[in-house]
Amino acid sequence: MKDQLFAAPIDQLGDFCFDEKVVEVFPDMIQRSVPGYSNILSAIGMMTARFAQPGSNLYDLGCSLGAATQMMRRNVPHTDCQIIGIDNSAPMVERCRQHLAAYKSSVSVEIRQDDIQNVAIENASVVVLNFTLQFIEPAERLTLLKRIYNGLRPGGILILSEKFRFEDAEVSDLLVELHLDFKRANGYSELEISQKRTMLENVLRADSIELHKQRLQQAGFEHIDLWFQCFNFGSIVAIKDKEANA
Ligand SMILES: C[S@@+](CC[C@H](N)C(=O)[O-])C[C@H]1O[C@@H](n2cnc3c(N)ncnc32)[C@H](O)[C@@H]1O
Ligand SMILES: O=C(O)C(=O)C[C@]1(C(=O)O)C=C[C@@H](O)C=C1
Repeated sequence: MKDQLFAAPIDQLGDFCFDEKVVEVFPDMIQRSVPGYSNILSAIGMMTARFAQPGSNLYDLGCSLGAATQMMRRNVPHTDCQIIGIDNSAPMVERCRQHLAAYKSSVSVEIRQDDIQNVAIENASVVVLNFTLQFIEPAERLTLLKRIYNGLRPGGILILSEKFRFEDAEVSDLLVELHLDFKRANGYSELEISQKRTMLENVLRADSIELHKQRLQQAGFEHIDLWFQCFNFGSIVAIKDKEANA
């Protein structure tokens, strides 16, 4: 269904949240709002094929409707892996389970409704945070990344996709404007763009690429770099060294 949630004037612009209305239009919303979204999903599949270890867990943290979960399920080369998708939005989880049940697979998938800050991460070889960390309280982000690092097997990977902030005002203005052009080209009106922007202000707090890299290093990751960027959106890989203590 087409995202028209912000098309009419809204009296009181509250905070954006992942409620039933958003769930209904989410695939269209994210595709038309995030430049490079499909490329990132394809690459999550490719990286799963390379990094999934036999008998390990694969996590999709903030799985929404399971787009990344499905890519992982399609590409995981070992049937004894367990895929775990977690989201704290009840309507997302309900719809996600329906979507996944529509396809048969020999790999087991479990979708849990929980806060990703509370769930145990263990025996993992692939962890995905696809546009989710940006919604976590900034002061809590390092703790979560440390738990991910500790839950990964040596040689395991975290794929972290985010909206980024840029320190240089000139560059920031350019990349934000290009993102707005992308939304306009995808049919969003100025009103839709500005109302959603206001509603996201207190909820989505973007960090710079530099801050993300520093934080991942602090969390313990030995190998870190940006592998994709389109305007102010992108994705980082963080790998636990093969020789790291398990
Ligand atoms: C932008 S969406 C993620 C998109 C999805 N990963 C994909 O690839 O299509 C962010 C998701 O994170 C979830 N989320 C935000 N904070 C969370 C938390 N603390 N625990 C679990 N899920 C959370 C939201 O409910 C939402 O579904
Ligand atoms: O629309 C925007 O400007 C966004 O920031 C896109 C964004 C995201 O990055 O998560 C925000 C909320 C929706 O979940 C879909 C996409």
